[in-house]
Amino acid sequence: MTHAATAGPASLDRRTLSPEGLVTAGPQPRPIARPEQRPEPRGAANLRETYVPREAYIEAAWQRCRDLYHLDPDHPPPGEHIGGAALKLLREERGLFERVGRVEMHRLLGQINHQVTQSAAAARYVLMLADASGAILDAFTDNANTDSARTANMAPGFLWNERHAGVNGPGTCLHDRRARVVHREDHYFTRNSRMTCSAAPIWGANGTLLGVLDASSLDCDDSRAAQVPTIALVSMSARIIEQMHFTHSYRDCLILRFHERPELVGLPYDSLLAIDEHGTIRAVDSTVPAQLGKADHTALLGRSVAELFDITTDRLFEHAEAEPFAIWPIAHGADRHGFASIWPAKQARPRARTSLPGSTAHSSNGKSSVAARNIAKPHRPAFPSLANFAGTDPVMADNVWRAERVMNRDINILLLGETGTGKDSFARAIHRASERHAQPFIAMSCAAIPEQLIESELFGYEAGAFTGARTGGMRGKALAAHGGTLFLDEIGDMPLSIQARLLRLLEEKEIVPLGSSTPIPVDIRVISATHRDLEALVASNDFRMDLFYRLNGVALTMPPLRARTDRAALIEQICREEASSDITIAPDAQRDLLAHDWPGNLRELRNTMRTAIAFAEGGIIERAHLPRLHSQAAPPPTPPAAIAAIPPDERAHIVETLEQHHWRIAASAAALGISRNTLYRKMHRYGLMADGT
Ligand SMILES: Nc1ncnc2c1ncn2[C@@H]1O[C@H](COP(=O)(O)OP(=O)(O)OP(=O)(O)O)[C@@H](O)[C@H]1O
Repeated sequence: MTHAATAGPASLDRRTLSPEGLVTAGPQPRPIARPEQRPEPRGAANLRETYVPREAYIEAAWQRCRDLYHLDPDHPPPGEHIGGAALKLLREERGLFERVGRVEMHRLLGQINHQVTQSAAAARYVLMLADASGAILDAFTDNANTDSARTANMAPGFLWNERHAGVNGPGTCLHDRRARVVHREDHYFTRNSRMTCSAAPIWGANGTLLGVLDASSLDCDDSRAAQVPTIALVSMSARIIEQMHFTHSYRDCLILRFHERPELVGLPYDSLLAIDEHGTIRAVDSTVPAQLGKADHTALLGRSVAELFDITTDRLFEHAEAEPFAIWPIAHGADRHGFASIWPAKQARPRARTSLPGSTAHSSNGKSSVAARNIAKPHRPAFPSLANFAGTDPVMADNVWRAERVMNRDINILLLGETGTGKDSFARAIHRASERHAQPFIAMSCAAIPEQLIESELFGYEAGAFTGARTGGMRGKALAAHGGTLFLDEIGDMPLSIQARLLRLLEEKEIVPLGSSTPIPVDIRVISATHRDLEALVASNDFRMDLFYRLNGVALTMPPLRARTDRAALIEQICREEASSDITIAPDAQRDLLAHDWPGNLRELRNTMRTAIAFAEGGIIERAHLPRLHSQAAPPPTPPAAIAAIPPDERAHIVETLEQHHWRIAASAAALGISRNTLYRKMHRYGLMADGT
């Protein structure tokens, strides 16, 4: 691995940026020269090699549309739709691709919208995921833009290849197999000449082109150069989809990840190989051939990993068993040094829930779970599986997979997600599944406790430490969690004044109770959770960056209920849990349940089902038993990382509810339809805490 052969976050060397077009390496042969043959500074060769003048690829695309497809710029044919049945089939076939793509698209739309609101000429973007033929599998935009997107044929089933849609982002990107910006008049059809598209190809394992990810604005006044941040975001998301698709597809193999720089192993910049139980390479991702100086994947498949790297197969398996995820040096050939880590094969799971349909691993590599069991057989304790908790949603399955791999290591877990997405429940499930399950799980909500008390609650105090302290002192939560897990909920509300002490606890594994000078060693795992945007809090100096990095050993984002693909199964499960006898959901009620936005997520779903079951007669939940779902338009989703705007009369409403329930927090929160933590937060905000904080 030579220097220029690898990528870093700043330069994204594999995807060289220019307003004229961003070029991804893909599986095209880009042999790596040895240093002595390549004297140019890092990046120079890449730039020369990949710089394509705008006119060249747009001109070439125009020529194809004119001479090959005989299209007339002013008389576009009607949009070509593949038909509902064909779309259904296509989505089933491309199941995994579409599901991982959808997850990433939700994230990307948020990012792009955020970026756009900062720009002078705010434009609405539509995100499209298409397969390799240009058929749209998914299209997302904000509600206000849905109709215009639909009118422009930016909807599932429409074909956006050049043959049907002329020169355009997804079509030209698929033809060129490179990331492309197609800006305004670059488009072939006159009707698209105010549109701008930024599209990046998505590569599957072993040189397969899975499809394309595109962000388009229908009405763009910005310059072509202004599209650079958008194409960078799209390309990064395309790479994230590639990696998710690869690790899901080869879940039964070991995944070897490598990069020249240790800090980039495990991030979207590294390269991935899938290795079976014999140490044979079964699959490589699009970046690997270039990294290893090969023309393409065929020179690598079926070879032993020991032939390519300075590591024996036995040693590799030792790494997988003894220190998965650890990063260690590795060399390929005499002068290519880098770093690698092994992600173990996923366990064969007892239920179909985590075997994602559409995964190519089981059908294409012909190996699957036998190999996985052999690889993954080492000493795992028979603790309850987290998978029981996860459901079949791919993001949740991925969260479980990651959590399982770090829960017994000295790595802190940070759970992110909107209110009610199950962060608290997931933290408890991780503890129950971990080696610490017989030790205490101690939870503390940083939002629920007045600032002055957090310190003593967490660290405890000596007898007589301050006025009002209990005689005999108090053991803090950190010490109470000794040997087990400390769950810090609403960590974003942790006062700055206490963050340094918490950092010390995490770094030195000891606490000094208030009023004492003697440190006490503690052995705890910390899981923290927040619905807030911690990075934004760091940026505004409300949260210490060093603490953020300490807590964020691995961050798992709990998907909102509206984005979960297993909503129907969750509805059934919660219904079963809440009902004392058999219960059925009528089809129109089921439709309402599936269509609802669920701003309160799982909590709201559980409350809704509980109420509906109470109303349901004859064991059938009818539409009329779900009045809140269809009598009012679904409220807009809560922004994931911020507290939603608070209506001006909310304080009065909260006070009134608290009064009605004699200031009992649980009852008031239930009446308001929010969590206790959320209620505490709001009480803080409105100055309603008992001590006036
Ligand atoms: N996997 C699950 N299946 C079914 N119900 C769940 C699941 N996870 C959580 N819930 C339910 O959802 C509700 C909210 O869960 P939880 O308190 O864990 O969410 P949270 O994200 O911590 O919320 P907050 O941020 O408001 O504190 C709980 O009543 C719990 O029963």
